[in-house]
Amino acid sequence: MAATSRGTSPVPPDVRPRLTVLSGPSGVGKSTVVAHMRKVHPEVWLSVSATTRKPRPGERNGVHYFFVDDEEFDKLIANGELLEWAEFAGNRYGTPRRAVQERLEAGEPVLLEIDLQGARLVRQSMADAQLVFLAPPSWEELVRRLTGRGTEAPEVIERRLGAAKVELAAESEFDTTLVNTSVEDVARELLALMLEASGHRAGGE
Ligand SMILES: Nc1ncnc2c1ncn2[C@@H]1O[C@H](COP(=O)(O)OP(=O)(O)OP(=O)(O)O)[C@@H](O)[C@H]1O
Ligand SMILES: Nc1nc2c(ncn2[C@@H]2O[C@H](COP(=O)(O)O)[C@@H](O)[C@H]2O)c(=O)[nH]1
Repeated sequence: MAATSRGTSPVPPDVRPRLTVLSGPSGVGKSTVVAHMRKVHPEVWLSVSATTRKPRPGERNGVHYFFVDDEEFDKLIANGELLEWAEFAGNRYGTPRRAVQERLEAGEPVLLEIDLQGARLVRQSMADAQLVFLAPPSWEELVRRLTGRGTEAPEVIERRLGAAKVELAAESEFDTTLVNTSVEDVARELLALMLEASGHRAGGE
């Protein structure tokens, strides 16, 4: 699997980078926050997951996800190619191991945007990972965002909201919570956390 973005790390090579996990309920705005952060700081590397989910309109293979079928996903698991994987709302998602290892070995910070189950697995295998929870301003706003996105059928939305209740109840397992009221503010705070975890102060935008 090819890495899809390269760039200059904001962290000097003498500093040991840490892996940061961003989790939170479906529809809270994880992808929106990460996209904004990478627009401002294109050098921040985000792992591209493999998934058995079908692409949404506008999603591109190798950019948003590696879209694979069940058989290919089984092979990724069997060959030990996934750092972690989980089933979420009827589909499977996993983090390709090699690209993450290469980035960490190259001295670059790594960002994973994954679900609660994946965050727990990462914590088990990488004790120094930094876990960041993205919370909605309210339950009503979460429902509004997930529904308003218009990408899922009503029964899938119900399934994701069911998972959201479990994810919200697990907030205390995370090192830090950011409330997604403003995409710009949260993106800035997330970058600062990533840099602080690597022993550096964040610069301005
Ligand atoms: N701070 C915000 N204020 C208002 N709307 C927002 C905010 N952040 C994100 N949104 C909107 O909420 C919707 C869901 O956002 P997004 O797809 O980024 O969520 P997600 O957490 O990545 O979801 P999933 O886990 O299902 O992939 C989008 O329509 C997005 O534009
Ligand atoms: N455990 C993992 N979860 C992942 C991974 N990639 C994405 N996700 C999470 O899945 C849900 C649903 O995503 P969607 O794109 O279908 O809306 C969301 O919470 C993602 O963060 C992964 O590699 N591992």
